[in-house]
Amino acid sequence: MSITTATEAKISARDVSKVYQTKKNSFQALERVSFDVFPHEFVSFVGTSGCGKSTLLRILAGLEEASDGSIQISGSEINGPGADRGMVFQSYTLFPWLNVRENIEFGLTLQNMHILDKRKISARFMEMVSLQRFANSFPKELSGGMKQRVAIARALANKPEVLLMDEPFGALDPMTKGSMQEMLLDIWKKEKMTVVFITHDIEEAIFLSQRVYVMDAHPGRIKQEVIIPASLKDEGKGKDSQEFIQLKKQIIALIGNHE
Ligand SMILES: Nc1ncnc2c1ncn2[C@@H]1O[C@H](COP(=O)(O)OP(=O)(O)OP(=O)(O)O)[C@@H](O)[C@H]1O
Repeated sequence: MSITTATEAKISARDVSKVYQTKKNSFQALERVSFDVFPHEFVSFVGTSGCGKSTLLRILAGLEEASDGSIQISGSEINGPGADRGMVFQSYTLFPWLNVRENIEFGLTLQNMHILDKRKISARFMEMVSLQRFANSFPKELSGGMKQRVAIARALANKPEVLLMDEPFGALDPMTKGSMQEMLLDIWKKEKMTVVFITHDIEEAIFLSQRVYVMDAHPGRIKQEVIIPASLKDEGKGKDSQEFIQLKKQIIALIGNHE
């Protein structure tokens, strides 16, 4: 590992392995996974079910410990969850007893932030995810897409340097999913956070990311890094462009036609 790379990268993973111990067996979920994510990058991990994507993200979040290897964020070894990382999961994890504004302000309330400052931040993020009119609504009154918009706003309100997203749009219908992807890209361009995104939707990974890591299963490891050319994001070039379709085919072939 070059020292220069480790200090420049926002996230630097080296030879990360994870073995789950069950009563009778041990199961190797990740084997010597190494990668870097640079500041303000949008990087996705794709692969078949069970290749260890969620395990990797949970390790990055500090919710799970690696069995071996090292993961540094901004040059410091991960030691549990931290305010430098925000998370958005597939399942809606809003607090049902709090309204939209209170959900978004949750982390700020824990920091004892002054109410006027909290209101300013929540107003900004509610606007960013177009939920101003729903400030006083409760999660049960919202659609799936709206709940995920609250979850994204809540994660961003804490100003994390790294946003970790585990299939955040996996449960949404295709139309909602498409508009959420556009919204996330707009936010990413404005906020410039580093994003690590897990999905098994290859189209989604290509559309959103600058780089895609294709994973292999049993044990989970990185098979190949695919760089998404910036030209693919040019105005007017969508998911139907030849370039996009070619890349999609390339990634499907790498995964091994399991998708
Ligand atoms: N707590 C655990 N104990 C034992 N095995 C586990 C545990 N968590 C995950 N695994 C196993 O580790 C492997 C990787 O799981 P993981 O959830 O990370 O995969 P994934 O790529 O995110 O899958 P999916 O796309 O289906 O969510 C799977 O085979 C799973 O059964």
